[in-house]
Amino acid sequence: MTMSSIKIECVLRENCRCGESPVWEEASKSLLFVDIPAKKVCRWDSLSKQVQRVIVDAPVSSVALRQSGDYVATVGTKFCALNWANQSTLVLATVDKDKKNNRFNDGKVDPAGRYFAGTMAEETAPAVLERHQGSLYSLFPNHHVEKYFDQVDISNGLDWSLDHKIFYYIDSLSYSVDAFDYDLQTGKISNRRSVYKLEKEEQIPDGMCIDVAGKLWVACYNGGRVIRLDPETGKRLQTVKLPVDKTTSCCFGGKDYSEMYVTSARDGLDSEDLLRQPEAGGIFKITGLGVKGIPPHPYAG
Ligand SMILES: O=C(O)[C@H](O)[C@@H](O)[C@H](O)[C@H](O)CO
Ligand SMILES: [Zn+2]
Repeated sequence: MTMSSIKIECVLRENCRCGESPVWEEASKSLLFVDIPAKKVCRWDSLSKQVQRVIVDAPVSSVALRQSGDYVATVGTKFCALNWANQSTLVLATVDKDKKNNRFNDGKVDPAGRYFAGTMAEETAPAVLERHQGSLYSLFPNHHVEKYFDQVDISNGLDWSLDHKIFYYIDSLSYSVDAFDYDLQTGKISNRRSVYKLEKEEQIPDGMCIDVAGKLWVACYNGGRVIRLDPETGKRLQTVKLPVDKTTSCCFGGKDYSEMYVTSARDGLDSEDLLRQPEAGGIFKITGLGVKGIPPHPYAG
């Protein structure tokens, strides 16, 4: 038996309406994340505990590091460069031009520096939206946009296997974690299959990340938990419950990527729910998991 002393702490009560896209930036020992409907990108300094916030002009659904410094983000239906010091964005590419009610949702950079992100119809309430309106895209380092497939409901969590040969992907309303064969050289995906179907109490699969053992961590929206999955056996290995129901995404960070950070949401909770979970919309840190993560890949363009 290994010693396990899991500790969960709300490190920042940000009251996010929909916190998402946690990303550890080692250079600044900070956690970046977004609050989608608040149109806000935040950077929480883990040493000073101070937060900096940049407001953009449309819902911002993901943020990522950039090789040349600064960040990239998905804003509305645009892939943008984000200049932190100037608090300004520059459009790199636009998608879904024929779908005025769409916006980007979750995004992450692949091991070759391509920025993957999918879209969805804007929600009228959490998980209430016109279905099959989304698509999955990636922004190549030369700013070319590749479209992979359409008919997506809520494009969400994504990550790559440690050998870069598999792309993992979640369309939330399929209640499934899927895998594709991945060609890192070309950025092409093929052979979609399901590696895990969520159980009823696990609710809606949302953001996801991989650990150094190649296992997947999935934040369960409305499930108040993150679950650890073995994509090879299709089995759930672990459940870690959090003190808020709307857990939205997770990433590893901190010393040697040994801590897990989890974002959460307040939207969709009524006043009674909020009394029972006052930290809803906060950022949580989980320590003592006994497994580490891997550094995020920066966008190469
Ligand atoms: O953050 C996201 O991925 C979506 O934008 C959110 O709105 C919720 O997670 C979704 O409603 C859950 O299904
Ligand atoms: Zn999400």
